[in-house]
Amino acid sequence: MTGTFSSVPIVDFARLSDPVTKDEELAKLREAIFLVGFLYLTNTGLETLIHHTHEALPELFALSAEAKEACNMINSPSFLGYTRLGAETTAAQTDLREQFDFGTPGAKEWTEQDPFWRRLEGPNQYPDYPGAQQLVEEYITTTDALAQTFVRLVAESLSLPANTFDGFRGNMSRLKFVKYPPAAQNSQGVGPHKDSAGLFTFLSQDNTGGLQVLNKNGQWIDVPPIEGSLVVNIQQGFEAITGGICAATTHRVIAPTSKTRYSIPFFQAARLDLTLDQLKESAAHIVQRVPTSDDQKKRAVDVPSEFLSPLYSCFGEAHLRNRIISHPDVGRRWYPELYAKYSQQILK
Ligand SMILES: O=C(O)CCC(=O)C(=O)O
Ligand SMILES: [Fe+2]
Repeated sequence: MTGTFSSVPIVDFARLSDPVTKDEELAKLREAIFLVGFLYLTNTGLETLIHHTHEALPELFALSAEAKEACNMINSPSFLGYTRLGAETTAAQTDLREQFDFGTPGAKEWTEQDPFWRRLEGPNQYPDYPGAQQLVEEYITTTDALAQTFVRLVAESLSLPANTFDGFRGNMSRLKFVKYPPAAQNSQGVGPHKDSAGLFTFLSQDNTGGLQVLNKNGQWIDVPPIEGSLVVNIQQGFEAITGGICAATTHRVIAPTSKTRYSIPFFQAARLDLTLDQLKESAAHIVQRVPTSDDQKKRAVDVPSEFLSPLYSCFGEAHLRNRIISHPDVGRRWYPELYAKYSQQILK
């Protein structure tokens, strides 16, 4: 194993599911998890659903401004709904994209008796587009099932029992439909970031390109589209749960210049109520049981992550802070005191 990577590896889900090829493919998965934090997952069986969903996106985004504004995220304390171009911030710069955010349906209604961060889970706002709700629900259900199987395979690839991470799963995963319009060369589609609260992200990109990941030498590596694949990456939630031995990787999207780019990221949820103490205890346990090189163990000691910051009481609060900073208009409307507090804090 070398120190860093110059391309994103491909892992074949069908081979992971076949007893004859499973061990060979698990070894590839393990290397991708440790070395890159990103991989292409091919042959997932979701190709048709992904294709149909991409087909719907141009029309969905072509709805009138009024129709889109009717489900604006500003209406939602759960940060669900439509975000127009220029209303989102990453790495202190405005992103050039518009998007719809959805969550796993069925969230329990928040009341004053619940912890404040529980309000992150709430009802969807669907655009007035035929079949939108059905499409979103099918996409979320299907991808959630794949994600669950995938996390078990990751555990096995780390020589852990398959159910090791089952107890860390959260209630509401998030799905986004994203549109990046053409822009001047080298514009920020979305700025450098790590995905936040969840376990893994499963991203379907169209054939435009523009996604890049940062390697340990500080080079941006292209993640060119592979038809039908999902680009899977580690989120900061999973990084924290594994004590940093499975690290989240920084990535960004360079805005397209001559055509519109569409993408569909799905963020698998982690438990919001996990406290820092519980997290440290379980992470220490996991780190101890995963056979890794000394170098990887060293990384495990010191993880710079919002989700390991003593500033936040639990995962839920760290995630809420992340949403408030990314969507400041929504944050100011629903959480004015928290907005004032979090926007002052500098994360180390
Ligand atoms: O659109 C993409 O390809 C990636 C988007 C992304 O990284 C994100 O929304 O977290
Ligand atoms: Fe991301």
